[in-house]
Amino acid sequence: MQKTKSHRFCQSCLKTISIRSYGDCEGGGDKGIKAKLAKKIPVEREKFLGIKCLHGTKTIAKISVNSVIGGMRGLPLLFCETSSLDKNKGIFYRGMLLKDVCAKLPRVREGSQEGTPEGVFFLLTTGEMPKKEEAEEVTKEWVKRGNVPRYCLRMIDSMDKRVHPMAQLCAACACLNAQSKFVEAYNKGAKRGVYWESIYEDSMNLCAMLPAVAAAIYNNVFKEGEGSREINKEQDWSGNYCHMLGLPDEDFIDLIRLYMILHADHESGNVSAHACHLVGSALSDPFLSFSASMCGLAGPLHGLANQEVLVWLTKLRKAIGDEPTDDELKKFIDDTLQSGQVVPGYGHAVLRDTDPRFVLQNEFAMKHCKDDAGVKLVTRLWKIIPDVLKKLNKVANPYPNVDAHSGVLLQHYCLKELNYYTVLFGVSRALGVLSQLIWSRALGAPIERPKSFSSSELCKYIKEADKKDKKKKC
Ligand SMILES: CC(=O)SCCNC(=O)CCNC(=O)[C@H](O)C(C)(C)COP(=O)(O)OP(=O)(O)OC[C@H]1O[C@@H](n2cnc3c(N)ncnc32)[C@H](O)[C@@H]1OP(=O)(O)O
Ligand SMILES: O=C([O-])CC(=O)C(=O)O
Repeated sequence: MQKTKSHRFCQSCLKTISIRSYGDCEGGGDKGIKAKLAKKIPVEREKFLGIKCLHGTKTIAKISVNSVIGGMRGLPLLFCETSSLDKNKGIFYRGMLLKDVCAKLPRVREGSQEGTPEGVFFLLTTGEMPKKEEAEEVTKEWVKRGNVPRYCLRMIDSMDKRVHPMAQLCAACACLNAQSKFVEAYNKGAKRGVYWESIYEDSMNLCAMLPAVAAAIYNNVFKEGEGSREINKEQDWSGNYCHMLGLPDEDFIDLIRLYMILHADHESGNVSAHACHLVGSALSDPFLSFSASMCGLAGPLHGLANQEVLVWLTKLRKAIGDEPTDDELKKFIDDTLQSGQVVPGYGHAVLRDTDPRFVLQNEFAMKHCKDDAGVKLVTRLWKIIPDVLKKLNKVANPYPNVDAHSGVLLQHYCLKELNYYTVLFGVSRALGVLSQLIWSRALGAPIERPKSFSSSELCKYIKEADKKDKKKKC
């Protein structure tokens, strides 16, 4: 492989490309994804190395002082194969608008109006929309791999109920690393070129086990430890999760399918995805990397905002009732802002319009429960809050994000416990961040380690820049 049509590689890249990358893709019943990955990875790896080798020193953006002290917002710094966010159109999974993903995913379950999250995992990892049998194959594989080891369940059972469900999820996922195939392979001296294979195995196992882990947390904290932990092979991933939560209503299962599809991936710069990538870049296994991701998702400016929205709506309804006037709503919003709080569920670091994930949830609500008081309120607020936020003259995006809607739908179907909501988000987010992790190892992404500096060092950079500007003007 001395050269391709467009690339001529240096010796070091050639050596990396030539490392064996086809794994043992037979057996295990999951030929679909793994075999596809084994074919795609060498091609993508060659492309990736070609970019690095031939264009690595080219500049694509300038770094401003604001970027350094402002959370790097807007800086094109990260790589992400699985999805890409357009500030107006929202998220694209593998180049496909989310709305189209929802429409095109195969309907696997009889009577279901939604595709399956298993299908989304296939799409995100392989880059191809699955055929019905391919999506079904992932479901079967996850049913097979879904039983949680006893030691992990014992640890969950030992948790004090006061430990937030998200903290429990982080702990449970971290302790699953005793199962890691990647750790085993690494300790046996596996070569970098094959890391992705065991990362893939761990990711499949973790996805498969998450419903039982998440349901055990729910049942322990809210249902005195009742509820099943058995995976039923007649159910899909979402069906099993809902049955274990004790909420087997078919419409609710469809809502959860949709929820899991919508929350799965949002490119790689958001806190949960970036945390997973960062920790994974040190070659921590997928269980630890995902646990770190969940620690990030648990923050109120990120995933926990869906809990915050419900807290806020509950206060609102208590203060001004279920059918307040527009003026009462505006005053309540103003009071929130006056007290120094943000309006949860509104605004976004990248999006500049209503989040399509909000719209898709609202469409589900209009089909299934348009008369629900919470749904009506959220739909009305969508028309009122943006104008109030615009008046602040500082909010970059005054429109609702994904978190503004999910809670009222969950309430409608009797999943009432607000501080559990981010766990649902986390189960879904696994699909995206673990797909990303497989690709990070497949492409040999290096350890992440940006340079940092103190404020006095930053001032030196600023002086240098000022000097250069003066010279230019002269
Ligand atoms: C799945 C997700 O993670 S989606 C996001 C979930 N989070 C929320 O819904 C929490 C509410 N929203 C927010 O706090 C913010 O909009 C964020 C964190 C999502 C984005 O933050 P940023 O990129 O800094 O937003 P932006 O550039 O618009 O911030 C500018 C100012 O507007 C304020 N602002 C932004 N959104 C809001 C809001 N919803 N309510 C009130 N003020 C807001 C910011 O606090 C900031 O104020 P400051 O200059 O006094 O510090
Ligand atoms: O993209 C972001 O920063 C936050 C978000 O909406 C997500 O992670 O789903």
